[in-house]
Amino acid sequence: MNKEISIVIAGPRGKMGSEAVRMVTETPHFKLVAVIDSRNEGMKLKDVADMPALDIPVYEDAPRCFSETHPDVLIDLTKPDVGKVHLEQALEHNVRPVIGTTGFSDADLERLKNLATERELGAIIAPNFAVGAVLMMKFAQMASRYLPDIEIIEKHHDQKLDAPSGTALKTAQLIREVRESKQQGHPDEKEDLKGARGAELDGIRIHSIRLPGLVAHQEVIMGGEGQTLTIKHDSMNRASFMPGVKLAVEAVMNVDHLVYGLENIIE
Ligand SMILES: NC(=O)C1=CN([C@@H]2O[C@H](COP(=O)(O)OP(=O)(O)OC[C@H]3O[C@@H](n4cnc5c(N)ncnc54)[C@H](OP(=O)(O)O)[C@@H]3O)[C@@H](O)[C@H]2O)C=CC1
Ligand SMILES: O=C(O)C1=N[C@H](C(=O)O)C[C@H](O)C1
Repeated sequence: MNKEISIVIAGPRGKMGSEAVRMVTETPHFKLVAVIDSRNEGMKLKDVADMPALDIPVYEDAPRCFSETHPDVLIDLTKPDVGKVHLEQALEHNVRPVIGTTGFSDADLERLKNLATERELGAIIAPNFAVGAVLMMKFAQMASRYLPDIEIIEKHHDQKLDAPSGTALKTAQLIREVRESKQQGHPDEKEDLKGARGAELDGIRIHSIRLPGLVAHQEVIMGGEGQTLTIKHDSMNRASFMPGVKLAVEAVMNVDHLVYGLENIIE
């Protein structure tokens, strides 16, 4: 039998957070003990509009939530500036963070990694919880050895705060691990309109599209002599992320450092 894991969710009214509330309450060995919201302090989840009828306390203050409810795990699905603070506060309170929130810089990741190591506590930051997206990233990394000219197009709904997406950044970082840095395109190319060639990480161009109607989509296009290879993933809804969130909650109980990327726990 699985050991019970007590969980706090930050961002319960959000598109991802509300899906996570559903997943946690439907998983027999998960127990939702509280939520952290940007409003509704002191209320019960059941009294918040559009939330399930649960007698779960709502906190606005993360440290107080952790001190009073002693969860095993925090699932954070908020926004970049909030997610990194919650991660630190969770570690300070001996709570293992599972962070889906994106928009972390390399410097943030380094600092948070050191913090988890110092405290010998498990933490997971996963830019994308969809198993198909993780495979897309790994396949792109494999293919980049053979077709090293690469551009990434990521497409998201128009409410997204960060650009490029965490997934696009992670994809480029995985490729950087195995591919020599290279200048792509014509050495003399120039942008007549600023941004026309997208953002750039280690020579890889990243283009971000934001439109209503989209959820989360990415194409990694690789070009070689007389051929292109496109590796593409689409999330049609937020339920697509939940098996990965569940996996991360279980995995974080068994690690004592920060893991960046779901590929490190599903291989
Ligand atoms: N790793 C993955 O697989 C995925 C990651 N994401 C990431 O998850 C994050 C959330 O995405 P999404 O659900 O679409 O965004 P939403 O805007 O729908 O939800 C974010 C929620 O966080 C709340 N929030 C803001 N500040 C705080 C705070 N201080 N404490 C608690 N809650 C707060 C917001 O409340 P209010 O509206 O009142 O500000 C809102 O309800 C983003 O960073 C996104 O990139 C998204 C999908 C998949
Ligand atoms: O904001 C989103 O929606 C998503 N964010 C993550 C990212 O930045 O990669 C994961 C997924 O793409 C959905």
